Amino acid sequence: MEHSGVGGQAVDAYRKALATAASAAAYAVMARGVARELLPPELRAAARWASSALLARLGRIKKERRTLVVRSQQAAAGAGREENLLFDAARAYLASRLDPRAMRRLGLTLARAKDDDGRATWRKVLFLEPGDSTVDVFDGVRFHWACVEAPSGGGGGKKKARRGEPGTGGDRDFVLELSFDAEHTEFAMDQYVPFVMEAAEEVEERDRALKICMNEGRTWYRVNHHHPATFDTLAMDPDLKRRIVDDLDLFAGRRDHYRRIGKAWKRGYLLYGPPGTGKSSLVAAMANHLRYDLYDLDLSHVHLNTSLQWLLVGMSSRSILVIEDIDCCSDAMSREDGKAAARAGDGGADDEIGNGAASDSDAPLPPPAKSKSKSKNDQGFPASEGVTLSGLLNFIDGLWSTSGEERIIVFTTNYKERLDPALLRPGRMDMHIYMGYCGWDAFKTLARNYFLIDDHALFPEIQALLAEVEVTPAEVSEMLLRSDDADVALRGLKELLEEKKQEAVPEGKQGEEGAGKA
Ligand SMILES: Nc1ncnc2c1ncn2[C@@H]1O[C@H](COP(=O)(O)OP(=O)(O)OP(=O)(O)O)[C@@H](O)[C@H]1O
Repeated sequence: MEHSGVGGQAVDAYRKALATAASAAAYAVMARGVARELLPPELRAAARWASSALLARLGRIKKERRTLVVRSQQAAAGAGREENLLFDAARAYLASRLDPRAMRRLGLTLARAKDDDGRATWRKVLFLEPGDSTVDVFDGVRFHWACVEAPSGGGGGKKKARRGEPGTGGDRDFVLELSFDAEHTEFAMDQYVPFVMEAAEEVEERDRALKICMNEGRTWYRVNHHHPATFDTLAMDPDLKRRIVDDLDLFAGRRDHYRRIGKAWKRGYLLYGPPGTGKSSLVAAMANHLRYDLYDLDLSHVHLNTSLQWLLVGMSSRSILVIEDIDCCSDAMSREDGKAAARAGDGGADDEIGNGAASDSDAPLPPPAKSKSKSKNDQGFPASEGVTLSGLLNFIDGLWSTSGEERIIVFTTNYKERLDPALLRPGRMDMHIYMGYCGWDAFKTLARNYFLIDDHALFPEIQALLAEVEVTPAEVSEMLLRSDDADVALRGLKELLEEKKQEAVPEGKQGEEGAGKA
């Protein structure tokens, strides 16, 4: 029988629905039966877990929530207001996490900066605008961040707002709100908030320009540090390079270790070797590797002990203090005291850790006189305030042990054998690093740096010559710089090495086969 009209259509639809429901129920029963028969118990357990997780997620809406309100400022104990570090950290953290592809609306600021070389750089900063929010999942827990307009005077972002400063919400007053399920309150306070603080510090550290600081009087002048040297570009023995990198990494990660043993978190490196072998380049590579600022202390500009103290106190954490050409101090010291210059060290062994000669001599630091480009100065320290390099190390130990912050000190010299033995004895400088003449491995690094090549027809001849003559990496670099054409540059280098080989032949023996090996 056929149904017609509106009433008939309704009955048909009802029947169809009943049939569909019946078949769906039948399918469900059948599927459960099949699953029981065919699925192994492990898979069934996994399915149960997935369905309960889904139900928990659906039920989440009803869960109790907690919200932390993060204002830019807080009323301080006395009068006035105190900056809230979490507010800045959260903004920096969110800026690094916000994904413009996943959000309908986002604040964007382009900041223009000029570095000390006059180069313009652009910095892009994303931020949440008032009314916007985002979700951050940390260790499986969902944290909801929202930027919310706040009643004025509520310690919101307006107080911090500066023209063009990202994330301040312009002229409006706002706060950041962090919401999560009440059951995760402890996790949020003990794990997530510290994580945000640390992540923000890392972002800040990564983005900040490194500084090189030079002393004048009792102050440091800071400029941006753009030295291109890295451990990849440094031409030196690969094993020694790896040992230095490992040593630096171990040091940088040992805050608790140094605290536990009650020692200043500092490490000392003595770099020695002929001029042009890369001592300054190694210092720059260390700074770039650790992202530490460099403090280049020119002792010829330090006339008073107190100035030195001011300078040391004025250094920031995570920094490297460099004192170059310390042999010049030793020279002058010998003259002043009438002492024979201390003859310690072997002047040639590779990388001896804590292998210095022992002596108790702590003679006063002389009128500081720096060699080469550094200006000479004959005023020196007043007698009553005489400072020795090892005294300086002791002083640094005392000063830095109270700060609990990581610092590195590097001395460089061309003449290790002229140094005061007191400086070389174990425990003074942790690692003695010899930077030597250019060997085959060092040359290959330079060839790769300059021409992106690992092989060339002239390599065998150059390798043989390098084994015979003393040439510094600086001299090799100089030759490789002379042309953009690897053939031309390498030919020039080969000629230089041959000349050096000739020069090394003792007079009267020139022209003899095999003579003149350096
Ligand atoms: N080991 C090296 N690896 C890469 N480049 C080097 C190396 N040694 C020297 N150079 C090149 O030579 C230049 C001068 O080297 P650097 O100033 O680092 O030597 P140095 O040992 O500190 O010399 P000095 O004792 O005269 O201060 C560097 O800018 C770099 O281009």
